[in-house]
Amino acid sequence: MTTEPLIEVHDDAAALATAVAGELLARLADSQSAGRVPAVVLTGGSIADAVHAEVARLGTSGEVDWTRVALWWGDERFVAAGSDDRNAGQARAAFIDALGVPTEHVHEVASSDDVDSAEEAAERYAAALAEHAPEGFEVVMLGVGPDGHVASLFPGFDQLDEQGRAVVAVHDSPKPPPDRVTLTFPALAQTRSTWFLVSGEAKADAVARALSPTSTTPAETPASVPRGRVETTWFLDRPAASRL
Ligand SMILES: O=C(O)[C@H](O)[C@@H](O)[C@H](O)[C@H](O)COP(=O)(O)O
Repeated sequence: MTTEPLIEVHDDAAALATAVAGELLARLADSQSAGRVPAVVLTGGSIADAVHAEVARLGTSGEVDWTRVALWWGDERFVAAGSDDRNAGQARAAFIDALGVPTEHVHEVASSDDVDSAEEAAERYAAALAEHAPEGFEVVMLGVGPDGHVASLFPGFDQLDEQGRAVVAVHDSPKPPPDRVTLTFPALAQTRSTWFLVSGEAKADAVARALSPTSTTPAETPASVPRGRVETTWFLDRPAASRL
């Protein structure tokens, strides 16, 4: 089942972040009530930062049992473990450590301190996914670049065509840093919900293209591809929605 995308427009990035954090907490609580340990795929970037700060602020209410949540990343920058560029470091500092998600449920991509290449990090991550998330995810969150990229799936790159592997390496990324590890489209599709988080006028064209898939191609606008099995929602602020 691939449902049509829903669109939720908020006044600004702050309102968007509060709304997404609130919906995430409600979803995690519902999933736990149904007996699941929800697996969430986090994204990197500035809007993710704002969402994480709101998760930290709202997440102490007791609604969610943080010992029964699993965290993954849609992509990671292949850099040293302590680098400020790490998406995992960003999320740890923002909310993971404060809310007490157990280390064994925080599935970070290996850093350049752990393995020799982004390829090796990708293989390890694929093995971890197969072992710990065989049923897929509750929610996949994705930021979108002005060029229409999601995770580290960039326009025109070969990784867009990957059908077999769940995780691959990326080199020469147009967004720095150049070496990255990303989930592929088939892996991103293993989710109940896909939530796009997009803020700012610079993304307005990419959003308009992605939401009009007959006028673009996956190679031009990777963000036009991901869909949740049950739900796909675009959380936008007004500037990002301005060309819809
Ligand atoms: O690691 C990364 O760089 C990302 O995961 C990337 O896909 C990001 O989510 C978008 O580029 C949006 O980032 P902004 O919100 O900063 O524009």
